[in-house]
Amino acid sequence: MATDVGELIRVQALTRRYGSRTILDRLDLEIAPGEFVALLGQSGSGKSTLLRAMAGLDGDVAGDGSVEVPGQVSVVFQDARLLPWQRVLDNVVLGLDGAAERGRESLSEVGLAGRERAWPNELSGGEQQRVALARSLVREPRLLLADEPFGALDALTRLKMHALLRRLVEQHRPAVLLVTHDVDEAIALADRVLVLDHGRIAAEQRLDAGRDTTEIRAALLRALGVTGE
Ligand SMILES: Nc1ncnc2c1ncn2[C@@H]1O[C@H](COP(=O)(O)OP(=O)(O)OP(=O)(O)O)[C@@H](O)[C@H]1O
Repeated sequence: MATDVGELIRVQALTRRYGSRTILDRLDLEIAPGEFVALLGQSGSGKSTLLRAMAGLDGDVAGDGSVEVPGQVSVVFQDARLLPWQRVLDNVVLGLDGAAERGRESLSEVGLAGRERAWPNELSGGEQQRVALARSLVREPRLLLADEPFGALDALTRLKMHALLRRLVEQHRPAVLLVTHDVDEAIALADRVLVLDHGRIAAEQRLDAGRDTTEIRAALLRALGVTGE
């Protein structure tokens, strides 16, 4: 696929420190338009730190480097973070003027047509995550950042959400950076899987058609320090 270099999402020499600890160490990362990238890494390796930096949500954390995203960025977290005093539709279109119709369409896309006037606490955890996805996608982001978005869901709901996310991404074509602990989730969803270690991208696997996912899985587990087979 020919890529217009001007449209790349580009992270360059990104460094983030907490006190004397360097969490991200001159990290470089490029994501092509519409590319789905999954990010693995041991607990504490800095995945959320990277995601927050890319979302512009890292406040006054020390560091330098640059993040370029040509366009809108949306973020989904492990918890849906809906406003409990706003109905579902109002949560989706919050801050967008005259977007009620688009909000309804988005809710329908995530399977929640008819629930527009429900309150968040009337929805299950999985349904609340669907609302969070609708809220993100109604803004037509160039980049969707997702930090363990299915981490709190049961296994069956998780699989359903994988199918939904795949469909939504095909329709809306945002680039995606998905942080996950789950190697199989990464392999199931991504075009490319990265492993973060010692503040850098330590390994990379492309899920090209025809590649044996058993080998990819083994390589990713090795990069994560999981051995013993
Ligand atoms: N506000 C903060 N102040 C000090 N240290 C922090 C802060 N936020 C994160 N850290 C530290 O930075 C390191 C990276 O944290 P981060 O949350 O990015 O890791 P992670 O890879 O997302 O971990 P997990 O998979 O467990 O969610 C951790 O050691 C964490 O303790």
